[in-house]
Amino acid sequence: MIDENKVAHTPELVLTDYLVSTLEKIFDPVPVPIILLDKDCKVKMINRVFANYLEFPKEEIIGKEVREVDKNSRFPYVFKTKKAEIAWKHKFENGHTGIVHRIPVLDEQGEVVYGFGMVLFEDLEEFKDIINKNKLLESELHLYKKQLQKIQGAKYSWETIVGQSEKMVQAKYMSRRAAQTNSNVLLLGKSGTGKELFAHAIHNGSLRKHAPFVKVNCAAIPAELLESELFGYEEGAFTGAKKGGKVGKFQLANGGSIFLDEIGDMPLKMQAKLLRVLQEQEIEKVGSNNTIKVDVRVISATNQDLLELAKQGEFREDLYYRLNVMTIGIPTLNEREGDIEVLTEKLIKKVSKEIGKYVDKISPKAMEYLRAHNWPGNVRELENVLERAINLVEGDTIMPVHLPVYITKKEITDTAYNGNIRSLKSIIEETEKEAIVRTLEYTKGNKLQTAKILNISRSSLYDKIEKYCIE
Ligand SMILES: Nc1ncnc2c1ncn2[C@@H]1O[C@H](COP(=O)(O)OP(=O)(O)OP(=O)(O)O)[C@@H](O)[C@H]1O
Repeated sequence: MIDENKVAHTPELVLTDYLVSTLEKIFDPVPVPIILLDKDCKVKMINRVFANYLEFPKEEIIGKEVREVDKNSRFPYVFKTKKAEIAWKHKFENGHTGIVHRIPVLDEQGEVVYGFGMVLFEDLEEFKDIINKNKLLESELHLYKKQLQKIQGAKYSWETIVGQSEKMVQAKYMSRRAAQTNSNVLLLGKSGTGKELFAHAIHNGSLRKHAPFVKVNCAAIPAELLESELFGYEEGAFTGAKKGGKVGKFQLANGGSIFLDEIGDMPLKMQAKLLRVLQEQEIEKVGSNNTIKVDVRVISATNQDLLELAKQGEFREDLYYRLNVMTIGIPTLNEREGDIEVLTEKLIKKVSKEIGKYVDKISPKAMEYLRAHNWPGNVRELENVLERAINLVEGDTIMPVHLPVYITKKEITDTAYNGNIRSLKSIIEETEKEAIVRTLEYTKGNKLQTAKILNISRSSLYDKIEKYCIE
C-alpha cells in the first residue's frame, strides 16, 4: 500500500531534453497512461496511450499547462499541498472517469521539482469489475475455508458445550486438562450425550488445533473397508482400487487429531492393526510394504463398557489401555441437574435460527414436561423434540401441545402402578412395553437406534416387539 503522506524525493534532477526524450522512449510503448509535469505544472512528457485517452494529439499536449489539457486536473493543488493523491477517482474533462495517482516529486529542500501522474484504471466500470471479482473471490475463499474446516476441522469449543451441572463442569474440567497433554483420550457416555462435541473441543483446545481434526465412525464403515479407510491403499491393491491409491484418515490427520467414534464396534482384526499403529506411530497402506510415520493424537468414544467387551473377548484389553490414557465420562441428561433449562434455551435459539423461525420462548408448563422426562436419547433427543416443536409453533412460544405425546402423557407410565394389587412381573412387562413404544416413537421406528438407546441387542428388541404385539 502506498502511503499518501510519503511523497517522492529526488536528489537534484534536471529534466533535460535528452532525459525527457529517453523517458518518452521508455514509457511510450507502455499500455498504462503516464504523464510527467515540470514544477510549473506544464506537461514535459506524456505517453501515447494517455494522449489517446485524453483525445488530444500528443504533440499538442507537450508544453501546455495541465489544466489546458484537462481543466479538472488537481495537480496544481497537489503541488501546493505537496501530498500525493493515491487511487483517487477522477472525472476527466472529456467525460472519462478513472482511478488515478498524482505524485509530487520533491527535491532535498522539499520543493516540488516535477509531478508524476498515471491512470490506474481508465474506466471506473473496469475498476468496479475488479472490485466485484475480488469480492466474489473473497466470498468463495471464505466458503471454501469454511467447507475445509467442516471437512477437516473441529467445529466446537468448550464455549459451545452448554452445561453448568456439577457433572458437566467436572467433565469440561477433565477435558481441558486432557487437551493440554498429548495423550490419547477415551470419551465414555451414552448415545447423544455430546461425546463428539467434547472431541472437537479437546482438539480445538490443544496445540494441534491448527492441524486437521478427522472423524471416523467405526460402526458406520463395513469391516472390510475400515482398514483402507483408516490407513489408505496403494494403486492396484485390490480390484476396484482407485488409480493413484487412496490416502487414509490417519495420514489426513497427521499433526492433528483423529476421532474414532464407536470404537467398541471396531472388529478385532482391525483392533490389532490399530494397536500396532499406536505403538509404532506409523501406518502401512493396504497393498504396500512401506511404512509411513504419522503423528496423530487419538480421541476415541464409545457408549459401551469396553472392559466388559474385553472380558467377552470382543475388545483387546491391551488396546483398551492404550486408548484409555485419560478417560472422561460424559453424564447423561438425567444426571445433569439444572442443565435442561439452559440447554433448552440455547437449543431453541440454535434450532429456530437453523429453521428460520422466530421462536424464543417456552411456556412454564412445557418446561415442566421437559424437566420431568427421563431423556433416554439425551441431548440429541432434546434437540429433536425442540426441532419438532419449533416447526409446529405458530407464535413465538413452545406450548405443551407442541411436545410429543410420549412426553406430555407421562401419567401413562403411572398407570402401571394403578390399582397396586398386581404382580411385579406384569408391572415390569407393562413398563418394558411402554419404554419400547416410546423409544420407537422417538426414533421414528428405527429399530437399530431403539435397541442402542435401550441398550439391548437388536434380536432381543425384535423378540419383545413380537411378545408385546407392538405394531
Ligand atoms: N452440552 C451440549 N451443548 C449443546 N449441544 C449439545 C450438547 N451435548 C450434545 N449436544 C448436541 O446433541 C447432539 C448429539 O451430540 P453428539 O453427537 O456429540 O453425541 P454423541 O455422544 O457423540 O452421540 P453418539 O454416541 O450417538 O455418536 C448434537 O447435535 C450436539 O450438538
